[in-house]
Amino acid sequence: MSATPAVHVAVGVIRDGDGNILLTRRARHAHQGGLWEFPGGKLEADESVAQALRRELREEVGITVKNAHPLIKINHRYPELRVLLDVWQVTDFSGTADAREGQAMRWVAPQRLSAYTFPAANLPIITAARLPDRYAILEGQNAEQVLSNLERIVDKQIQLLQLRLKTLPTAAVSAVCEAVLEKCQRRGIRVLLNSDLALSHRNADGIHLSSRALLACRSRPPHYQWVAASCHNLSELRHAEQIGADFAVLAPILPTPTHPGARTLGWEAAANLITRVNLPVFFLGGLELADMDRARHAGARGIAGISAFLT
Ligand SMILES: Nc1nc2c([nH]c(=O)n2[C@H]2C[C@H](O)[C@@H](COP(=O)(O)OP(=O)(O)OP(=O)(O)O)O2)c(=O)[nH]1
Ligand SMILES: [Mg+2]
Repeated sequence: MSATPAVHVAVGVIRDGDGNILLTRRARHAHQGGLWEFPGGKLEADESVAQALRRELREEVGITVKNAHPLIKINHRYPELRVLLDVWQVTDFSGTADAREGQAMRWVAPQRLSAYTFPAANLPIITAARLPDRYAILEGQNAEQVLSNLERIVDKQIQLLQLRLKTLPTAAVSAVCEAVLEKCQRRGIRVLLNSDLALSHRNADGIHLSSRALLACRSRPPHYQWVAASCHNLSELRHAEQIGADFAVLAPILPTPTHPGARTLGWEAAANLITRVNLPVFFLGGLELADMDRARHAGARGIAGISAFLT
């Protein structure tokens, strides 16, 4: 089989101070012409992704990157071409964005991205751009503890939360769930209910599938705005991708006191697994907020945690 190497492309998800994202429209005659895109372009010989990103964003939209970090990598095969999209999030830049190549250009709110038509490879990029870099898992031994943990999470500006409640007595689950959902709704925090809770999705923003529930799904569970899944290996990650889950949590990365002696993936194996799927993935297990940069450079969208956001 001929293995033409993929075209390596540096792509920028550029955010302004209000969190809006810069889109440009590809020239009509270009590959994927006429579709909206995140600005960027092909790496030149001996260029790093960060260097190519800096050059392309100057050439195409006239900005100078001051701060950027990896967001997601996409391996996509178009009928005529294979691409590796190395997508970085640009969180700070100087200059004013200006369509240097005469292309259409717009700043768009993340929740409005789905109104634009992008190349087929872009769907997971859009999902990644709509996700924060922290995914908190809410647990507790009793109702008071769950609610006080929620207070601490709210203080940390968390915007995405999984209600797991594995350690809560079953009789308390329904009332705690109502209280958490009510509070999160008021704060604009998105809540995904763990599938083991077997609660209706009323008022929740989505479902978080346990790995067992994931493997039992042949297709994406309907009616949920967000579908996430717990994964521990490549076949679970691939299954999550195949059913069209929005994102996955990969665990355990490092040892944790809650699972002594459990087999861990380690940074390197976790980073390798992520390269095999086009899916935003959060790392879970033994990580702290201080590990964020390392997790992003290993390809993760961010960090998930139970205790990581409580201290
Ligand atoms: N920049 C960008 N390219 C994308 C996106 N999605 C997607 O599939 N692609 C594909 C289309 C192209 O095959 C390739 C990017 O090439 P490009 O046309 O931007 O490259 P370039 O800026 O270096 O342009 P040129 O010098 O070849 O004219 O990646 C996206 O969101 N942004
Ligand atoms: Mg380009």
